[in-house]
Amino acid sequence: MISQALARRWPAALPYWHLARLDRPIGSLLLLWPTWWALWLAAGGWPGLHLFAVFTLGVLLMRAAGCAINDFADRNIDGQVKRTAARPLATGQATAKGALLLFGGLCLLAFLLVLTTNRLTILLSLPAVALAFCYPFAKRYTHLPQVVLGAAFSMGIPMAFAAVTGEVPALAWLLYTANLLWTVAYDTFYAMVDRDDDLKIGVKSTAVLFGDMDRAMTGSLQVMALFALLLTGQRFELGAFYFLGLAVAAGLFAYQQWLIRDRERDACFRAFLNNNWVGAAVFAGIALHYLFDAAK
Ligand SMILES: CC(C)=CCC/C(C)=C/CC/C(C)=C/CC/C(C)=C/CC/C(C)=C/CC/C(C)=C/CC/C(C)=C/CC/C(C)=C/COP(=O)(O)OP(=O)(O)O
Ligand SMILES: O=C(O)c1ccc(O)cc1
Repeated sequence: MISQALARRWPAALPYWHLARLDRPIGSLLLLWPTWWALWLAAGGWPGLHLFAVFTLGVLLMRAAGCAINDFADRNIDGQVKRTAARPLATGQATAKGALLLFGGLCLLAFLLVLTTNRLTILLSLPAVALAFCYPFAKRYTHLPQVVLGAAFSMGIPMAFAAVTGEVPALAWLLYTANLLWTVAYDTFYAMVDRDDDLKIGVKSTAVLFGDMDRAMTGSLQVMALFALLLTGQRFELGAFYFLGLAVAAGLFAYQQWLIRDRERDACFRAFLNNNWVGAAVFAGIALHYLFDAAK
């Protein structure tokens, strides 16, 4: 809908809208859920309108920035892969300079948001922006770009604790670890879709590294993520709603393993997308706990 309005009123902006992948919200959702988990855990419930708005907008801006720099880094290879051949930088509808300006502009806006919080949160935004910048280049040098993505996608967690409480407790790093493990699992599903193309063009990923151990490895990562989330719940003294949320997440993980059983492209992509519900289930568990259980 917004794409159509842009196409009519401001056609020159449309390639940049697509470059920021604002038409595909899945990445924003996958970044949003753990950031909200952390905001609620740090605040013991609703974190207040100011921090809620800063972190929600920050997620949208930073995911868009991450997409712009990702496509900038891949501008000479996206054209060789069917799935990405129509991307605005691969077709020439957007320029490399435009992509860099978009990345810089979005980061600047995100930085203005973070300036309304406190010193520690502002300091943590530095490694966050560095990770967002490095991630797309990592796939040239290491088979573990998914770990870099996991580290970037988990930065909302220490930042949320810092913004709410002024410090980052050890438990925030436990949640960070849980989220990193989960991210590596679902981004491996995402990379399994492209594995054959990536092998041809020399792009590295955990899907390539794990090879036919992919199902065992993603399954183990999911079990470890669940275990870290269990520990987190225990340490935060969360109640039945939270553990019910984790049970739903475990069921969804089992369903994802079933989906990828034949390593079929579409099914791997569906398994990746299904993780939105994992994030939502854990968030529902946390939010319901503070709404009902903790109030008792
Ligand atoms: C001009 C300039 C740069 C100045 C700014 C300097 C500066 C310090 C800026 C700080 C900006 C920041 C981080 C502000 C924080 C704002 C707030 C409050 C944010 C909320 C907290 C939060 C969620 C923080 C984390 C932000 C981060 C690090 C997000 C990561 C984004 C990211 C890496 C996205 C990548 C997504 C993509 C494209 C994945 C797909 O990749 P790939 O598998 O290769 O895909 P494909 O094959 O499809 O190409
Ligand atoms: O932002 C995205 O589109 C995205 C995020 C995480 C992934 O694992 C893959 C893609």
